[in-house]
Amino acid sequence: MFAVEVRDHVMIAHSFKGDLFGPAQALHGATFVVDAAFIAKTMDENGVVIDIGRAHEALKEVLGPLNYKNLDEVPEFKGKNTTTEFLTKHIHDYLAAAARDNRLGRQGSELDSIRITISESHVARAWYEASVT
Ligand SMILES: Nc1nc2c(c(=O)[nH]1)N=C([C@H](O)[C@H](O)COP(=O)(O)OP(=O)(O)OP(=O)(O)O)CN2
Repeated sequence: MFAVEVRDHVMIAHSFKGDLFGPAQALHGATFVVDAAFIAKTMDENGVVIDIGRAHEALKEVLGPLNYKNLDEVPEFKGKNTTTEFLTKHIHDYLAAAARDNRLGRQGSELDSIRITISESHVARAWYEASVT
């Protein structure tokens, strides 16, 4: 498999419901480093998996509406714990839809999968990988 990975970051605040989360039940902030890997069995006729510029733009598009937000107040996330895992899937679903709509400079059907990795601190990260279709 070939892969191209682009990176951005997002600054958010949120709180969690559930005793599991201990002190993180209170409102707290985080800066998440987000890596989006576009994975394909083949390169295209230009010798690329995907155009890095378009991939980076798409990542910025999905992170933009979350930046500097309290995720507890984002209507789409109402009633959800916006954990690192949850956010990996949110970002994946947006980028997979963009790929299916051929907005990333390559037919979505030519990509195998997209993997989103979020590093939530220097000690922990989570990822979600799934096909584009
Ligand atoms: N599986 C997950 N576990 C936790 C997440 C998460 O997104 N996925 N998030 C948090 C908190 O948001 C925060 O990142 C860490 O909070 P904290 O209470 O400091 O977390 P720890 O469990 O790592 O550490 P302790 O200090 O030992 O409680 C928490 N968990």
